[in-house]
Amino acid sequence: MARQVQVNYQEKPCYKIILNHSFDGFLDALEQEGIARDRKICIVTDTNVAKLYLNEVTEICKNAFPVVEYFVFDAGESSKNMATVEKLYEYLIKRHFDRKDLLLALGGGVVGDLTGFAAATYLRGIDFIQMPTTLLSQVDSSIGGKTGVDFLQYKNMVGAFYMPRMVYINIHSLLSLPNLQFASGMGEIIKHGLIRDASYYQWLKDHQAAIQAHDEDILEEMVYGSCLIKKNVVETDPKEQGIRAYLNFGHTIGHAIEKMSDFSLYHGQCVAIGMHSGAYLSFKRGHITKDQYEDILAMIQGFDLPVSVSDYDAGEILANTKSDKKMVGDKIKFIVLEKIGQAAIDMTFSDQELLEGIQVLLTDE
Ligand SMILES: NC(=O)c1ccc[n+]([C@@H]2O[C@H](COP(=O)([O-])OP(=O)(O)OC[C@H]3O[C@@H](n4cnc5c(N)ncnc54)[C@H](O)[C@@H]3O)[C@@H](O)[C@H]2O)c1
Ligand SMILES: O=C(O)C(=O)C[C@@H](O)[C@H](O)[C@H](O)COP(=O)(O)O
Ligand SMILES: [Zn+2]
Repeated sequence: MARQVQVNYQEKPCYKIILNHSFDGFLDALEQEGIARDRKICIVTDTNVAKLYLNEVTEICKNAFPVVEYFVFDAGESSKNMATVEKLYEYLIKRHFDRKDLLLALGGGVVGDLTGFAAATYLRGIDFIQMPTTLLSQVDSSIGGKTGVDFLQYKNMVGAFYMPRMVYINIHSLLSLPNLQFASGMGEIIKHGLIRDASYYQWLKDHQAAIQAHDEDILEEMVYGSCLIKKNVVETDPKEQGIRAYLNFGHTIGHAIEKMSDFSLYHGQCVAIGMHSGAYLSFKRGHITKDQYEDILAMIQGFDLPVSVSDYDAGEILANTKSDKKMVGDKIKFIVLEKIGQAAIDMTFSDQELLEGIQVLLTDE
């Protein structure tokens, strides 16, 4: 096995992130972690991932578990809702899954968030394992136990903090990702550098060509680096009472745009657009220089991510931002950069300032 990262929860060892280059080491990883196999397992995945990896993972599981079931739902953010969760509950009930059985989330952040939420709530909680297959899910969504679904078009409105038993990463699965999905993951990765680790941010810059050529060793190095940053943040503040909110850099406005695009823009793309506003407002507040602001824009664009939107109204973006769940009274909990590698929470932005931060995103095309 290539690398492992221990993640603590409330100061106690909780689960490991195991990095590998195939699905083959999964059974050894179960053994190593003492995860019982004398129980039913249900692989939860989406239609795209099912075509690519469901057979292989099912065959591996059949070598260990007495019963292997699978539940497949339509790929995409529009499935991340209670209707899909209800279908999964029904599927599990019909197959007599009980509290000692296990769910395996095989897929991207949508599969992981939804399966984790179902695991947290089915029979008041059953075990689940994250097997993330997108770049975004390997570095961000599978770690830290934020599970949930969208509700009435509000992002992640219903959910639970619920920890997986293990995160098993197959770096090789990144090679089948469409380019735009790879870029989407880079949005969260650039975020990790910006909010927490300037040297990691610099490393990304220095290795851009190898990352974009999908060199597997470099991808492993990058995923490992991002996992360490996310682990550090969620261990320090597991339930977002303080610094975990830094992980929301770019998300305050990003979530509004994601919703307004009717999910035609991917999560990481919207985070990239939101980070543009965040970087601009950090510059306007005098935290970072104009050169640094422009450097961040170039970095985002260099990894094939957007920094602007067309056909949107600034007032509407602000209204949607303010209807997100991260409001404290009438103030937005906005994340700024104090410098590259250090974020801060700022609740002093006026609507006028926020509108200025949104205006820089709008193009006429
Ligand atoms: N819980 C958290 O902490 C957290 C963090 C970040 C994002 N999120 C959530 O994660 C979601 C986004 O996750 P995502 O970007 O992984 O999206 P996703 O799960 O929709 O996956 C993106 C697309 O890639 C396909 N896919 C997955 N793996 C593939 C592979 N190896 N090869 C080819 N295609 C593959 C999927 O079928 C899907 O079409 C959003 O809902 C976001 O809100 C949650
Ligand atoms: O783990 C976290 O905490 C994050 O905020 C990570 C984000 O990248 C992620 O998009 C998360 O789902 C956002 O959560 P939300 O509670 O702000 O909706
Ligand atoms: Zn995110």
